[in-house]
Amino acid sequence: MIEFRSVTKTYPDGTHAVADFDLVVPPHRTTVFVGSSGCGKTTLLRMINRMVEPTSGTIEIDGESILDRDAVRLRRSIGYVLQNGGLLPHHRVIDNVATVLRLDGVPKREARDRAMEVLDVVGLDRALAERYPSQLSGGQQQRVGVARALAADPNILLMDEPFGAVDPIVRAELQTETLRLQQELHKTVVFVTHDIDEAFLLGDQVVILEKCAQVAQVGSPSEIIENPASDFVASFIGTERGARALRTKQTDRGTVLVDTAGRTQGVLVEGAP
Ligand SMILES: Nc1ncnc2c1ncn2[C@@H]1O[C@H](COP(=O)(O)OP(=O)(O)OP(=O)(O)O)[C@@H](O)[C@H]1O
Repeated sequence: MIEFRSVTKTYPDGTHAVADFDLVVPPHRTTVFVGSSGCGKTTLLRMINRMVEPTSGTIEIDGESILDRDAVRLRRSIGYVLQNGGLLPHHRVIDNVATVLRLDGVPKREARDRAMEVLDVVGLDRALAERYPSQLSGGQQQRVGVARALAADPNILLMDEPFGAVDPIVRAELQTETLRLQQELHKTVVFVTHDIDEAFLLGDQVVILEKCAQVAQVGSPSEIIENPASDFVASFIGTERGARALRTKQTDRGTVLVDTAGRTQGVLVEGAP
């Protein structure tokens, strides 16, 4: 469990990025921070692994303040996936993945063997292991980024807009892959996005943020869609625009669900579990 208590962050130039933020991030679940550009999502994420230090307040992991932990060790014990993969361009795929293990003192041979296994986990062909990042597609690079973050088998995985730079089809593939991985691995995932659909797809807990990381609403996707806490939330998630409004329509074959533009979105299955 990760717990933020009255956390604030003011950068040295006086920018208030986070004001008085409280949140419990439950273990083995995916929590998504979603909000507009500049609302403080990345700052929140980076405070968890001490890439950014809070100005005040505390962050605890399993009841222990992260300030009592060695910053470098803490950072290495937490997986971190960046938007552009953040891979080392002059290192082969396999060495990019094995780096964290080598830093942890795992012998080279063993680190490479384990890195190969992680490539399997994220669905990357082992044949790509000897390539350099520039010889991979954007989607493959992102998978290597995820593999690298998972290599040391961390309990916590931080993902900062990891699929922001890939095209919509690859993005959908990577989202599905993330759901599959999470069903298998049960990590505590904290995921940042500005895409509400991605947040609802991946999040067990979704945190909608306004400026200075003010929490507009926290809840499961269904709680938020069924009961938006404010006009801001309703507008952000699209209920106001009717983007999530569906109505039923009778056809010869049964009942279908139709969106506001009249497009059929699905078939209503009576009595399904
Ligand atoms: N190192 C820094 N120095 C000064 N201000 C910063 C620094 N990093 C971020 N900020 C500012 O803090 C605020 C929050 O930034 P942050 O990157 O956390 O937001 P974000 O929600 O992740 O944005 P985006 O979606 O655009 O990545 C913004 O106003 C930003 O300009």
